[in-house]
Amino acid sequence: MTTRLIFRLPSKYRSLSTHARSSTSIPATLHLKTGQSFSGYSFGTPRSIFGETVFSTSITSYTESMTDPSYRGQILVFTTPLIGNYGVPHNIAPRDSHDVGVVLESSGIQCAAVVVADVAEKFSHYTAIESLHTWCSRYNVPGLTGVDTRAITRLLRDQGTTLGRLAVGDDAALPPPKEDEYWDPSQENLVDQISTKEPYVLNPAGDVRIAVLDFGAKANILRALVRRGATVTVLPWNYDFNAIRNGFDGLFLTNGPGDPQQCWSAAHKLRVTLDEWQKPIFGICMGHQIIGMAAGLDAYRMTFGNRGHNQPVLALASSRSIRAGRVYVTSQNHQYALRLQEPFPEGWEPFFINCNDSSVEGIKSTSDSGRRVFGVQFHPESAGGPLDTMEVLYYSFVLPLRSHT
Ligand SMILES: NC(=O)CC[C@H](N)C(=O)O
Repeated sequence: MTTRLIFRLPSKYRSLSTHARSSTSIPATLHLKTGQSFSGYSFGTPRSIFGETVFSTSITSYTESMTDPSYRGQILVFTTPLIGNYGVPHNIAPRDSHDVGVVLESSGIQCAAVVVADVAEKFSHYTAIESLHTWCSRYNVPGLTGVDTRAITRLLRDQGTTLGRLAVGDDAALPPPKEDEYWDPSQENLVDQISTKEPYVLNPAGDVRIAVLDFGAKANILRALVRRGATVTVLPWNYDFNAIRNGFDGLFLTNGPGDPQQCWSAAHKLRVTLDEWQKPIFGICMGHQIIGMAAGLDAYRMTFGNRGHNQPVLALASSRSIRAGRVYVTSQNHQYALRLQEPFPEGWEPFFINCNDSSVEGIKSTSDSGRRVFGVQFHPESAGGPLDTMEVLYYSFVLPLRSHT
């Protein structure tokens, strides 16, 4: 029988919390499938949900993380203790030629819930229009505050990403769910839920034509391509790109939520593209995993994944803006990775490796393969996160498109 541990912040700390002054002092408890519970207070919508409990070490950019479609189905624990202090901006982008519609990473909150040590009721920023609490309420997203996020993080780091239940209000007093009642988002094709249903075009007047397979694209990926002058055609994740590929100068595969195995059919189609089409291809995160699977690499589930804006990666190969032997600090949000194997499939080489856990952070086609294909596990488009690898998108993808036309 599992012993259920209940963690509660000592009341002297709770009274220091800005949330203690909040009008919402509804009880809430995070139950983990592994038998631990963390009790605090609800903010946002007081509603109970299931999800996969993950932690992010980002110090800032909670608005970008929460609107990143790759967090779909996840209960996001922030290790930074004070979250919400700069509020939430208005999310409709000004209308201009580079408009992808939104300021943040998608039109609304994507994660299932957030857990913060101390939610800031008072916020201050020149772009802020509302508090984290109000924003979560508008999107029907529950939050938990007044808990020791260091303890939750240490647990998740040791036992790995764990299924959870955020029980709010009267539910918080109920016994935790039975093991088989926990919902496991990795069993669902989350990409299919979030990907565009119909193709659409951004910046039709661009000088190069990029097809984007949308696995749950962060808006900043589309912005980064449009701002570099490309016409971007966004396609559903499982679109038959091979049937229309002659109309494009390059193919881009985006980030996306869940287990990449759920999208094996996209990897299968990409294998045909790789065999028959020599134009530049680039993938980020889920897109990188799909490219790796098409190249013959195995994608596996990591213990706790990498989520944060401070992940160091070592370049193993040089490519234009990237120098082999240099370390770049990157933005990341993933649970799965490509397995480093010896030898690498013919025509492919590792591009980057993670300095903390040696996981594969990038792959590229070899210079003698006749292809120009790159995949990176991190987010070079960096919203949020450091700009160290921003130019890899331009120099390794958009610029070669121009020399091909
Ligand atoms: N950000 C992403 O694209 C994440 C990819 C994949 N869902 C993973 O967790 O590994």
